[in-house]
Amino acid sequence: MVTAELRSGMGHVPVTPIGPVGGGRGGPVGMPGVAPVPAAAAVVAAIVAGDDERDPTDPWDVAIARNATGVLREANLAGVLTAADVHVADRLGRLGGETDERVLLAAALAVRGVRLGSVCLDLRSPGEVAPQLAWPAADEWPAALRASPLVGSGRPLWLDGTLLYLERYWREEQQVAADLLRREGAAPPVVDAARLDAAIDRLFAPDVPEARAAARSATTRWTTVLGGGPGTGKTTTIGRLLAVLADQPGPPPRIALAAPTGKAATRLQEAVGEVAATPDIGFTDAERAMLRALPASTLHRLLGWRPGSTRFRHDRSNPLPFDVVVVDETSMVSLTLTARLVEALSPRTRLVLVGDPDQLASVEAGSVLPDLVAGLSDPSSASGSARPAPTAAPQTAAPPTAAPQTAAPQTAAPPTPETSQPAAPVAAARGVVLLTRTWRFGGAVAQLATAVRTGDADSTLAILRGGGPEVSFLELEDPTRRAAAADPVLRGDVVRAARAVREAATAGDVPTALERLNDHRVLCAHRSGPFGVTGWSRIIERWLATDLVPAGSGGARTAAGPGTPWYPGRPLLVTENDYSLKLFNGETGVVVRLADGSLRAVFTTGGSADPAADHAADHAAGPAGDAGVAAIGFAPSRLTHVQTMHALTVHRSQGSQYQRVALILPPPESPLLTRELLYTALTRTRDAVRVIGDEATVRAAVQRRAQRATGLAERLRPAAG
Ligand SMILES: Nc1ncnc2c1ncn2[C@@H]1O[C@H](COP(=O)(O)OP(=O)(O)OP(=O)(O)O)[C@@H](O)[C@H]1O
Repeated sequence: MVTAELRSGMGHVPVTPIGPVGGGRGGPVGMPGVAPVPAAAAVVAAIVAGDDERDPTDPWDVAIARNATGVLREANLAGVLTAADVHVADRLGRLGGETDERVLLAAALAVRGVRLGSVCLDLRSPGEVAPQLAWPAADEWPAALRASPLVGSGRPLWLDGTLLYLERYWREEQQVAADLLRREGAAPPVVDAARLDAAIDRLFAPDVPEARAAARSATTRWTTVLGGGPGTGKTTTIGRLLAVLADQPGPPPRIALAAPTGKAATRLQEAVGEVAATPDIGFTDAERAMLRALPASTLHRLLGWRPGSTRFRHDRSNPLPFDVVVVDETSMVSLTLTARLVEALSPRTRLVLVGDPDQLASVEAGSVLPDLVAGLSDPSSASGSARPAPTAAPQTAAPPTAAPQTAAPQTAAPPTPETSQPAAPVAAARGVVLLTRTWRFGGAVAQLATAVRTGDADSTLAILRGGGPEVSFLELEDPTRRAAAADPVLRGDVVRAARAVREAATAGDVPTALERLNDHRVLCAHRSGPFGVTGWSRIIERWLATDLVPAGSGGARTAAGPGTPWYPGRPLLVTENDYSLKLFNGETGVVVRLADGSLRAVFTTGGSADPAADHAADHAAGPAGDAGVAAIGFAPSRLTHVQTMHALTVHRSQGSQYQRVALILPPPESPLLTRELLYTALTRTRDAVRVIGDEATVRAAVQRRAQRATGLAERLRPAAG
């Protein structure tokens, strides 16, 4: 009963990690009195939090929990807890007969934690979010919780040492760890070792020991984690390791490629197709054909999403019919989706999880990829991991390397030698392999990303200020970044890219319109506010209305679009899942005019493991690329949850890459500003990035880690197994 209430309550709790931490809304708050919140500071904090309409001094403010008392009220007024957090705790207390304020506070903080991406609340460090509050003493809090009717088996809360979980998340974390440890403990796959060695030698040069280790691990283990930054060869390694696997005796393996978003799935399919076409890799013709033919789908499609259900068609009793499942962009996969994935694997299905552990974590709760890297890496192991890997989050930083083509190691380990000498054989202890060498980026962007990732603010600023075609820094002290609206470089980039999209869309050239959509992207940390997506969308609309007037368009307003919602070249963002159309939140597309004069909103599909599932769209657009990735088109009237996309949040840009990126940094006090956010934004670019901000913001971003409380890494450590 109580659990059901909790679940239904949780259903209304937003999970987008936006919200003040650190008591951002007001001055010091002490018990028992509450200091008044200075209005101006509160409004600035509210703007920073991404919601400029909210004023905590307003008696009707929905953010204020009217019925809250005591420490819950103080935490609410301090901006630590939302009204929803307090409401869930209050409800639980009533249903479970609990009145102890310490327990209710812990429950509300656990709800808050999930809202901000944590899986649990670490009772040892609650004061980090608001040191000014009088937190319960660390030694008495767990005891109070253990004695509570809300905590324990079959109850809404679960206490594990000093980690307090909402029961559902504890169950999921426990299940993921148990499934992975069970797979690790099972008899390994039967492998023809001689063929394995020969295939690795045929497909991998001797100077890529980590990639060779990944192929060996993917063949000889049930679970492999392949991590690395952009351009470190993850996709190339996927293509090669699949060929190594397929070279083993027996029938060809049934392979599934998947990613958390449609966009990422599309990119994966295209990239594997490109790997198949790379002439200097020693693939056989059959291997090239196999790789080219592999479809990629979203994880939801792979698992068999069912309308109105939180369960998938494939689960423990109906496992996925594949021999290998490869998941790309795993950093975006939440704990809940990981739980659904691993339970849907048969014990005889190999799993390869690929991604960049330094990127922003999933929007929903969990930090699964970094947790797997931390928990499954065993630096003390005799065989050693591919590189000594982090032992705890946050990961240990090392200074960036001076070698322009080489990313610094992600740990304090010595840099991988940048030579073509055969390196010492690398064994992937417990299946974790981290790729370190950067192949794609020439120089400044890779150096910048490395400096950020390793927490080196001085180097970050030096590279930003260094000039050159790849990296530029528009330094604006004004925290609203309004002066950027007069930046001719940014305006030129935006208008040029929009023009290319518009021309292709007007000519009915669907593949080109979709491709040009990725020429340039303005990225913001926040959704709303002057330095957020909404503010920048308005600025860009004005630019386009003035600068983008094709001959015979009938006027600037029509050409730019605000006057007519549907016009060729209008960039689109899907804002809610539409299951009937199989269009999902975050997917991007563009309006095109087809040869018959009709308008279509086109999107690249995330493919489907089940071709029959792709029934809803008119496949009006045909293939969009060499890899055969399809574009789907809809009559505009069928779309209900789309908006014009002139700018995107960094969170939404995950899994995508653009030729050029402009990043509008928020002020330094923004709670969204973290090293992971900056790193993720910078690594969205292929060619060049323009950063708009100031020194204080860059320093704040580089130094602040996005911390998520989870217990998964601990559960996977050898002692835990
Ligand atoms: N061992 C290698 N030798 C030479 N070139 C390589 C090697 N591995 C990768 N590359 C090249 O480096 C580039 C980036 O590789 P790849 O796309 O596989 O990286 P990635 O880690 O998947 O990048 P992203 O995460 O950005 O998609 C490609 O052009 C690829 O051909």
